[in-house]
Amino acid sequence: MAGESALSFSVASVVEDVLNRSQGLDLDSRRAQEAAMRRYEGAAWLRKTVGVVGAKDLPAEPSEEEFRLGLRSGLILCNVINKVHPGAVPKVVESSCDPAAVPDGAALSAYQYFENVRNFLVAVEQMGLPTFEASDLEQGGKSSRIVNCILALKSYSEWKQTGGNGTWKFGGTVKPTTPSNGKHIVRKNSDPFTNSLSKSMSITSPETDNSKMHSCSSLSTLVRSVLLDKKPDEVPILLESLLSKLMEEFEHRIANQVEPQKPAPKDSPNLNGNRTLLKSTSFNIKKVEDKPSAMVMEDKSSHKNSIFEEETRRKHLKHQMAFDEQEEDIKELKQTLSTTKAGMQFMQKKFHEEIQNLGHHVLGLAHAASGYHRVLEENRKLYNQVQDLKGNIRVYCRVRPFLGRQSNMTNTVDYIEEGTIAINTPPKYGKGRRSFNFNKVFGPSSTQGEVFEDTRPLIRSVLDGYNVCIFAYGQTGSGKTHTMSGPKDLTEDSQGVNYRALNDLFVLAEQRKGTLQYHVSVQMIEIYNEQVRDLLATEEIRNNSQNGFNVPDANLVHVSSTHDVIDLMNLGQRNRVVGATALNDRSSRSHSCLTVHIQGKDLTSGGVIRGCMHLVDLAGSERVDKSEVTGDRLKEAQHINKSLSALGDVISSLAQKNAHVPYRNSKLTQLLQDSLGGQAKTLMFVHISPELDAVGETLSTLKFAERVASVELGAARVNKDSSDVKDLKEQIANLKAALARKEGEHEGMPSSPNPNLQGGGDLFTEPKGPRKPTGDVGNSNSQVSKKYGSRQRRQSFDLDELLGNSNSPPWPPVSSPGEDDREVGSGEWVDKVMVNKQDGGRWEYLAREESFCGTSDEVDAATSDSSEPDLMWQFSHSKLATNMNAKPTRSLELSSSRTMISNVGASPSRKMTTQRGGRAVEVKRKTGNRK
Ligand SMILES: Nc1ncnc2c1ncn2[C@@H]1O[C@H](COP(=O)(O)OP(=O)(O)OP(=O)(O)O)[C@@H](O)[C@H]1O
Repeated sequence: MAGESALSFSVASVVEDVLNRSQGLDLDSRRAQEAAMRRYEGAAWLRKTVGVVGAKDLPAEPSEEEFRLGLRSGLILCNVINKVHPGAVPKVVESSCDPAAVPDGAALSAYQYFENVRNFLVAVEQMGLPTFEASDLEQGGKSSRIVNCILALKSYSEWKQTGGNGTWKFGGTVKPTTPSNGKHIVRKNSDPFTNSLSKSMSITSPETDNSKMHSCSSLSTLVRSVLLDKKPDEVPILLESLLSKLMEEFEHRIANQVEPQKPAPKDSPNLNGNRTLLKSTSFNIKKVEDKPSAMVMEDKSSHKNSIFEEETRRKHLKHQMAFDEQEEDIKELKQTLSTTKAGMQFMQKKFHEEIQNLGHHVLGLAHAASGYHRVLEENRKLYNQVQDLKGNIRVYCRVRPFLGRQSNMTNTVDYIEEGTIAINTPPKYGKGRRSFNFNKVFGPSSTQGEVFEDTRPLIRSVLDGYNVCIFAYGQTGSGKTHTMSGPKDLTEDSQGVNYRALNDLFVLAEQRKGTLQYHVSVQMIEIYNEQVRDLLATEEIRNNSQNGFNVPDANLVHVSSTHDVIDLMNLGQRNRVVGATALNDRSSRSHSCLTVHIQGKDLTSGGVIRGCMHLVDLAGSERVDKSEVTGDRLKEAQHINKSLSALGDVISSLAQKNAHVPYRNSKLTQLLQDSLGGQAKTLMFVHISPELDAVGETLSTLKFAERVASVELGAARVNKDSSDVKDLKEQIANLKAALARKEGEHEGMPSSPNPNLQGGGDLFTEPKGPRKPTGDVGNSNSQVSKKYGSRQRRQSFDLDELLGNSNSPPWPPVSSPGEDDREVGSGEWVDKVMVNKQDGGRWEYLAREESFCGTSDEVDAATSDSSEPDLMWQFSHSKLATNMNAKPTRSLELSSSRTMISNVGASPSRKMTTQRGGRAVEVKRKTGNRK
C-alpha cells in the first residue's frame, strides 16, 4: 500500500532526522547494537524454548561468536524447530562425546554437523521461513542470517501459539509440513529473510497481541537505540523532537486518509536497520485505519484536538519557562547593571575625592615650596643683615670660563651651589675635594648682569650715605678686570661693575631728584710699584707727596652722566700701566682704584648725605716664577705680591681682632684702610681660574677669601648730617633738661654736676655745608697713629656725634654725685672729660676714659711720647682737603681707656674749650687730675 509505504518512509525519515540532529551519531555502532539486541532476543527465546541442550547452555546475551558456536552442533536448532513444529526434524543426532572434553568451537564430527544442520535447514525451508547457509555456522561474521532465521521461527511459534489464525505476518499462509497439527507452513516466496521482514513490517501486520508486542518491543528497541549514547540532558530534547515528528506524521497520515494517497518514495538506503525497526511502530496507525470511517474520523478529530491541546499546553509551558528564565536573567542583568553602576559611581566619587585631595596636596606642596623659598630668601636677607650688622666683608666668588681651546677635562671646580664651591684638589694639595663657603658663588656661565644684580644693593647704599668698597682679587688672568670693567671690546652687555654701578647711581639720582640733589665726582688712581698715581691727570701725573701717597691731591672730577664716567674711565685706562706677561697679555701690573664721591642734599630738610665708593681692581696675585718675568716685570711682580701680602696681613689682623692692624705696610692697605677697618660696606670679588695647572693659586686664593669673609668691620654707618629737625629735637631735650633742673633746684637737689658751667647755647650746632667723607683716602694723610700696645680693642666714634649731634649718644649721661668736677687745663690728663653742650647747663661726656686734652701741638707731643708702650693711641682730626672745600670735622678714635682730645684750646683762665666751627666749647674734667 502506497500510503503505508509513505508512512513507513516518513517515520524512517523522522528517525533519520532525529539521528541527524544528534550530531556525531555512529551508525555502525548503532547497527551493531541493533544486531546484538536481536541476537539476545533470539538467544533468550532459544534458552526459554529448549533449555540446556547437550549440557551446553547458550549464554543469555551471547556474543556473535558465542551464538554461532552455540548453534554450530545443530542440536539446539533441531530441538527448537521440533518444539515449534514437532516432527520437523524427525531424527536428531545427539553428540556422543563428552561435551566437557570438547571445547567450544571444536569441530564435531562431520556427520553430526551435516545431519543436524541440514535437517534443520530443510525443515525451515519447508516451513517457508528465512533460512541460512550451513557455512554461516562455520565462519564468523554471518550470524545475522542465523538470527533472522531464529527470530522468524520465534515469530512463527508465537503466531502459532495464538491459534495460527489469519495470515502469518512473514508472508502467506503457513502450511504445516507435517500432518500432525494439520497446518502447513507455506513459503510465500524465496526472498531473503530481510526482504520478507521489510515487507512484513508494513502496515499489513495483523491486529494480534503478538504483533502489538513485537511492534512495542521494536519501538522500545528503537527508542533505546536512539537514546543509548545520549547524555541525560539531551534526552528530553530528542524525545520532544521525536514526538513532534511523530505528531506531524500522524497528522500527515490523517490528512492522507482523506486526500488521495501519494506514491511512496523508495526506501532510503541510509536508514538501514533502524528504519526496519521503526516500521513496527506503524501498528497503531493500522489500527486506526481498520476502524469504521465515521468513528475513525471522530476519534481522529478528538484525538487530534487533545494532542493539539496538549502540544499547545506544552509549548506554552515551555515558552512560559523560557520567558520566566529570560525574565530572571534580565532581572539578574538589571541587578548586575545597577550594582556595576553604583560601583562606577562610587569609584568616580572616590576618584574625584582623590583628585581633589591630590590637588590640595599639590597646592599645599606648592605653598610649602613657595614658603620654603620665601623663608630661604628671608634667611638670606637676614643673613645679609646680620652680616651688615656685624660688618662682615662680603665675599663673592667668580669662576672664569675656559678660554679658547682650553679643555673642560682639566676643570678643578667640582661643583657650585648658591654659596658653596668645591675644588678637586690633586693629592699634593691634601684631600681629594675641598669646599669653600661665600656669600655667593658665580659659575663660569654667569653673566655680567647677574653678577651686578647681587652687587646692586651696595651701590644703592652709596646714595643713602654709606661708604662702599668693592675690590676684585685673584690671580693673573682670572677675570678681575673682566668683572670690574669688562672685556676689551666693550658692549652694553659686557660692561663690568664699574660702568654699571655708575650708571645705576645716575639713574637712581635721577629718580630721586625730586627730594634729593646729588653731586657726583670721581677720582681714579693706581698704585704701581708702591707709587700712587692719579690716572685722571690730563697732564703729567703728579706724585708730589713725600711718601708717594698723594690721593687727596688727585683730580676729583665732577661727573653728571654715565657718558662722562666712561670718558674718564677710558682716560684712566689709557694712563694705567699695563705690561704684557707670559700669563696674560693684558695683565695690569698695578692696582687701580676708581673712587666715586656722592653728596646728596635733602631738598626738604636741607640735610646732607655723603657717600663714597671705591672700586678697586687689584693687580694679579701670580707666582713670580711662573710668570717668567725678569727685570722691571720682576720688580713689578714683587711689589704686587708685597702689597697683596700686606693686604693679607691686614685681613688676618682684622679677622683675629688684633688691636694693631698693619695698614701702613703698603699703599694698598692704606688706600683700603677705611674700607677694611672703617664703617664701610665692603665686598670682595674673588676670582679663580678653572684650569688644573692653576689649582695651587686657586686654593690659596680661596683660603685667603675665606679669611676675608670672616672679618667683622662693625656695622656700617651712614654719613648723614642732621638739620633743623635734629636741632628742634635737641631744643626739646634741652628744655626738658632745664625743666628737670629747675624742679631739682626747688627740691634742693642739683641735677647738673656743675651748674656753674652752664651756658654756651648753640655752640654744638652742626656746621652746615659739605664735608669730606670720613672714608676718603685723604684722611690717611692726617691720621696720627702711635703704637703703644695691642691688647685692647679699638673703638671709633665721631666727635660730632659725641658732642650731641646725634639723637642717640654712644653712652647714656651719667651723673655721679661727689665726684670732683672742674675745668681742665690744656695739656692735662684727666680720667673723664665732659663738655658743656648748651646753655641749658647740660653736660655730657666727651670721653669716659682717661683722656689727654690739649691743642694739636700738645697732642702731637703727647703721642710722640713713647713712655707708655702698653697703650695705643690713635687720634684723628680732619684736615681740610683743599680740593674738597669742606669745613673741618673731627673724629676721635678711642683706644682702650685713653683718649686724646685735640683742637682743645686753652683760654686765658686755663679753662678748657674745644674749637668747633670757630666756636668754643667748655670742657671740664669729671674726676681729679691724672695720677
Ligand atoms: N667671566 C668671563 N667670561 C668671559 N671671559 C672672561 C671672563 N673672565 C675673564 N675672561 C677673559 O679672560 C681673560 C683674562 O681676564 P682679565 O684680564 O679680566 O683677568 P685679570 O684677572 O684682570 O688679569 P690681571 O690680573 O693680569 O689683570 C680676558 O681675555 C677676559 O676677557
